[in-house]
Amino acid sequence: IGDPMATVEASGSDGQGVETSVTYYRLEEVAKRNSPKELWLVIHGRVYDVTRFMNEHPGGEEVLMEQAGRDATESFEDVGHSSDAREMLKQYYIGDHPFGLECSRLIASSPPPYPFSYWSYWIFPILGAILLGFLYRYYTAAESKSS
Ligand code: HEM
Repeated sequence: IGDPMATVEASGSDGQGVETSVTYYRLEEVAKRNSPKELWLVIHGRVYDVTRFMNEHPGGEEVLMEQAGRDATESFEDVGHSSDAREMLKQYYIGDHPFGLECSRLIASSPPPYPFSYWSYWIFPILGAILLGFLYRYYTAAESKSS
């Protein structure tokens, strides 16, 4: 009681615990599995070991070899795979890519950063220049009056 580890264990048994057993693979680790002996792909931030599946793939093993050890999300989606194909993915799932899914979610949910930085980039130098122009006119006018 009061031990923080107990809280972690308790939350692990409420159904969300499944998430804690996910294995994360870096893209470099996936990249090593790019041969017919061992063929891994990343699709939507998830890592798949498709070695067994290679010669069963209806689209041919060549296309899988082309994407071997890489993020194949784009090519997988370009083909317009059926929901059956998406179901099949589950059998080959071995883990997640830490920056795959989460990163694309983050990028999708954050507002585009450039409009603000674009304006702040220009507005202060421009305001500064206008202010300097007025100051210059004010002082030169004051000087010519006094002389
Ligand atoms: C583990 C990942 C994959 C699975 C489970 C899978 C599964 C399938 C299945 C079941 C089909 C038959 C058509 C359908 O049901 O949609 C198919 C076709 C096809 N797949 Fe995949 N696929 C995978 C990855 C890829 C990748 C990475 C490519 C990359 C280009 C690809 C290219 C194709 C092509 C070109 C076809 C033929 C489409 C057609 O004949 O109309 N697949 N795949």
